[in-house]
This record gives sequence, structure tokens and C-alpha cells, in this order.
Amino acid sequence: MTRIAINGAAGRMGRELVIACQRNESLELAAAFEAPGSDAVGQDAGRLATGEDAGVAIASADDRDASAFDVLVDFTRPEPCLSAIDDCVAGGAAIVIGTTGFDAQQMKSIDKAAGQIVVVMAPNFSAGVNLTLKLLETAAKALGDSVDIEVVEAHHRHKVDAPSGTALRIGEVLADATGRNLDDCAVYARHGHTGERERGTIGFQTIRGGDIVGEHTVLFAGDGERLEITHKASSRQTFASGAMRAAAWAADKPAGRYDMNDVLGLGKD
Ligand SMILES: NC(=O)C1=CN([C@@H]2O[C@H](COP(=O)(O)OP(=O)(O)OC[C@H]3O[C@@H](n4cnc5c(N)ncnc54)[C@H](OP(=O)(O)O)[C@@H]3O)[C@@H](O)[C@H]2O)C=CC1
Ligand SMILES: O=C(O)C1=N[C@H](C(=O)O)C[C@H](O)C1
Repeated sequence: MTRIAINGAAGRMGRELVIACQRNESLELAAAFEAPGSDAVGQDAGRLATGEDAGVAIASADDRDASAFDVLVDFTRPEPCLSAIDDCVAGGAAIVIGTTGFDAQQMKSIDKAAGQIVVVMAPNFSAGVNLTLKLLETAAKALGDSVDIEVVEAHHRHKVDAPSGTALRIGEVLADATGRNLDDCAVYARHGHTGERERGTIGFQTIRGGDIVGEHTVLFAGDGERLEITHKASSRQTFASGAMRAAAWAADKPAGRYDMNDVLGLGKD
């Protein structure tokens, strides 16, 4: 059995991860962590997630001992995730990262850690989104510069980063497929007298509201026709079960940086 630890166990995704871990027969919930000082510290991780005890008390992230688990699954925020990575490097554990919103410097730290431990990182652990990335690559290669490309994403009111990590990954896939550099062609906001749209740009539109779990649409808008490719998540369990699949996969891999394509055997984007 692979011993799993969940960081941010009381969060929206943390509670779903506890459930997904309990449903996966190859995994054992070995530890759970929350922010130091959180009301959740000391509570049973299962009771918070399902109302039934799992026999695992949530501990403070300050007290983490990574020799007590094989794989840590982190869906928190960039800073607590980086602390968790340090602990995993110290204890030789693997890490599955679902957290989004890292800056370029933070990404370098993650790459450095992947020289020492297994790091599986994906902005979206649903199988459907990762398949969607393949469809988008095919569409972008076929349609190329003959269309205007816009990425529209919608999430719940509590989400703190924008555009979503998935939307940014979609942007990278579209840019690579059309021979562009996303840093040069992304348009993240429009307001006022913007002038006409430039053909080579990739636009991003962000919607935040209510309890939307996560929706991504790419518009390939041409003259006389428009192709739209959409993925809609209706339950966070799709992300959680994907992350647990990644954790089981990670357990016997050599150190390195991996993504969901590796886990699903889809090949590189
Ligand atoms: N890759 C994927 O498939 C998906 C990724 N995500 C990403 O996962 C992340 C979390 O999302 P969500 O669950 O909605 O967010 P939540 O805010 O509900 O959960 C984050 C949890 O982390 C806790 N936390 C904060 N600081 C620490 C710390 N130092 N140590 C341990 N835990 C800490 C928070 O506690 P407190 O509230 O007390 O601060 C909270 O319980 C986001 O970046 C989101 O974009 C989400 C869904 C799918
Ligand atoms: O914060 C969320 O909820 C989600 N975040 C991820 C992202 O930023 O892409 C994935 C998912 O869409 C839900």
C-alpha cells in the first residue's frame, strides 16, 4: 500500500482528496496537514470529509515528518506547497501538486526539487481536460493563423488566481501548436478603445461566480464559422480521483518532473 499524506486536508479539494484516497484500494491515508493555527488541526480528516472518522488526525504543517508517508498530495497555495516540497525533499517522499498560481521563480524551485524527488504536477487532474489538451493541439495545428483564438474559463467565487492554471496550460498548448510564444501573444484584459483585434494573439476571458466547479472553452473564430471545444467539470471528485491515480503511479518512479500525460500514457503535448 502506498502511504498518502494530504496537505490542505480541510480545504475544498483536501476533503475530496480524503474521499478519493479512501476509495483507492492501493492507497492508505497516512497523514493529513493544515495551516499552523487552523481550527482543523487536531480534527479527524475523515470526519471533516465524510462525517465518519478515518483514524487520521489533521496535524500542523509545521510538524510534518515526510518519512511517515510515501507521497504527499498538495492542493493549497503556492507558498505552503513550496514548504511541503522542502519537507518531501528532506524526507525522500514524492509530491503530487495540484496547486496553481505559481510565479516563474517558484516554478524554478519546483524544477530544482524534481532533481531529487518525484514531482507530478498538473493544473488539472481530470482525464477529460488532459484529453481536451490533445484535441486543442490538433485543432490549433489544423486551423493555425486562419482563426482568432480565445480561451474562456469560469470558476467559483472563492478562486484566488486568474486565469486558471488550466487556462494558462491551454494557452501554452495553443501557442506551441501554432509556433507562437505565449508571453508575447497573450491578451489578458480588454477595456476602452482597444483597436481591432490582432490575429496572432490568444485572448483570455475569466468568469468568477457562485459554485462553478470549473469550465474551459476555446473558441477558434474564423470568417463564416466558429469551432468551440468545451470541458465542464461538475464535481471536484474528478480532480481528486485523478490526483490519487497520479499518487499511485508516482510511488515507484525515479526522481523527475512528470505531468498527467505521463500518468495517463498520453505522450507529451
Ligand atoms: N490541479 C487540479 O486538478 C485542481 C487544482 N486546484 C487548485 O488547488 C488549490 C486549492 O484549491 P481549493 O481546494 O479550492 O482551495 P481551498 O482554499 O479550499 O483549500 C486550500 C487549503 O489549504 C490550506 N492551507 C493554507 N495554508 C496552508 C499551510 N501552510 N499548510 C497546509 N495547508 C494550508 C487552507 O487553509 P485555510 O483556509 O485555513 O487558509 C485550505 O484549507 C488552488 O490552487 C486551485 O487552483 C483546484 C481544483 C483542481
Ligand atoms: O480553483 C479551482 O477550483 C480549480 N483550479 C484549477 C485551475 O486553476 O485550473 C483546476 C480546476 O479548473 C478547478
